[in-house]
Amino acid sequence: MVMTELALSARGLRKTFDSIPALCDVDIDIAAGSIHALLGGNGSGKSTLIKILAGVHTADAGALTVQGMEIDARRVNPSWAARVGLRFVHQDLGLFDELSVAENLTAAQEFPIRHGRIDWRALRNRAAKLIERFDIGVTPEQPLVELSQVERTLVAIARALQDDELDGATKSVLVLDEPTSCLPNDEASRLLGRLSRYAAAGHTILMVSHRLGDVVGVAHSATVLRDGRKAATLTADEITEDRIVELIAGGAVPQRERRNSATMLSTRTHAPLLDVESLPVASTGAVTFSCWPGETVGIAGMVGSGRSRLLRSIFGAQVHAGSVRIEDQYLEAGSIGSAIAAGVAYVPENRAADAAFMDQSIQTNMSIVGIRDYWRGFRLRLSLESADARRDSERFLVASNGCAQPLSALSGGNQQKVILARWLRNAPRVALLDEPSQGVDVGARAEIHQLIASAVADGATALVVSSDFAELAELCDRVLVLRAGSIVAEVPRDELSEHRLTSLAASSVAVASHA
Ligand SMILES: Nc1ncnc2c1ncn2[C@@H]1O[C@H](COP(=O)(O)OP(=O)(O)OP(=O)(O)O)[C@@H](O)[C@H]1O
Repeated sequence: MVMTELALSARGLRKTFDSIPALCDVDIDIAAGSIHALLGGNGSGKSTLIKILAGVHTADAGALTVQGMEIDARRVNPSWAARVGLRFVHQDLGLFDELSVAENLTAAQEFPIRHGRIDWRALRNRAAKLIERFDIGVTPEQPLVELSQVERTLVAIARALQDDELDGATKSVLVLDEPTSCLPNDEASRLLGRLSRYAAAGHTILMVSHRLGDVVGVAHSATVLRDGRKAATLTADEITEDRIVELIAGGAVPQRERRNSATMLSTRTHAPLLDVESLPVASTGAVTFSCWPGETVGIAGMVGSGRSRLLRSIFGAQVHAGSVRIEDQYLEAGSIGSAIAAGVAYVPENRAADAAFMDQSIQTNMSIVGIRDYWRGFRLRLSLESADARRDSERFLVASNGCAQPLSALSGGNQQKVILARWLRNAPRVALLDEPSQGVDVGARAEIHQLIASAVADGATALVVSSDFAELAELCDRVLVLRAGSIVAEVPRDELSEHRLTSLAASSVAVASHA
């Protein structure tokens, strides 16, 4: 029998928070030079496991061996993790937009000094070597803002692995938290191709992902967690989407019935619900379009196309020229109050930073926008507020130990669901949704799609930004393609496909202007 060398092996990892188990006796083995996927529904324990490896959370029990170095899991700390070659790249990448690629690569290190000054030539040479080794396809001088999302991720990976790569002796165990979550599928494939090459060169990769399609065909093995326990370990041939969904969700995920074009066109017998005119969303260009009640309109664009700024501007979170009208009422530019009063709801992309009150309870986070509804005279009707929070926790599949729990005690995906519930529970007229299913598990994604569909069936308009173009093709009645601040195409439902949206959003060739 061939013995595979293990880069990482954990036994009996256990962690409880306030006597509630988050990880129960989890074992995991990862072969050196392989890609291992860590999968599971929201709240299943993935981040807890990774934070134990990083020494951010202290385990209650367990043993860990990384590259032959053994330790009691309760004693792992960040410097031990760094010493044994554990390297972490988080979802927010931690890069500096205003600095060059070379400066970003050096940010965590000491800058080379010559004659008392920064040795820029040495800095550039080192960066050029890393760019070549990691095949990033940029120049050391390029400012980070010019890079695509994949290139940024590769810079973050190269920064994390640079010492091991350049000294050639050590190989790392790279831990990636949802590396493809903001990427359109073709860019995700490009990144995954690179990861396979890094693994073939000897690095070991542990990757958390909710995008199951990304894992299939790339991961050599996978661990699926459910409710803090290991549900299964899968090897290459066993890693199929159906099998993973079965393990995570305990069965098939319901598909939304697609409406046909005839139904969608009938919505246009009404006046438009949302009219956007000459709204600037990037340094060049401006957008003009209308949305009708009862339709879901997608916005497909690459990072930097203006897709998120478009939603922020409509909501009044960004001052703008141009006009936004809901039926016959013009919204005040830069006034969130005016948008909320007109029935606009906004779920931002960066929900943890822009929308979550981490120290407040689930209940407060849900009711904060409509808190006036719970006052009768001078009394806050707490029992009604908590009954509604319980109902919506169930509807939105929030896994928690009661609605009084602070948001900070929930897993990332469950925090997302609370913010979505805050806005979708109040029957908005216009729902602006930036990456609505980012970070949520496969079951919740289907549920969120259903909730959007039912708000739209009640006469709302949903405007959805997603970097997952397959999601747009599945969810939307039509999609506006945004490039460099201008709408360059409008794709009707019958012509929607991930491939078509990708080629339109990425193309540098002029395409017909939308009507
Ligand atoms: N700081 C904390 N305090 C209390 N409970 C916590 C804390 N962090 C996590 N938990 C709980 O531990 C469990 C596992 O959470 P974890 O964040 O590991 O899940 P996850 O699999 O990473 O989920 P997601 O896919 O949503 O990111 C959840 O029940 C969560 O509520």
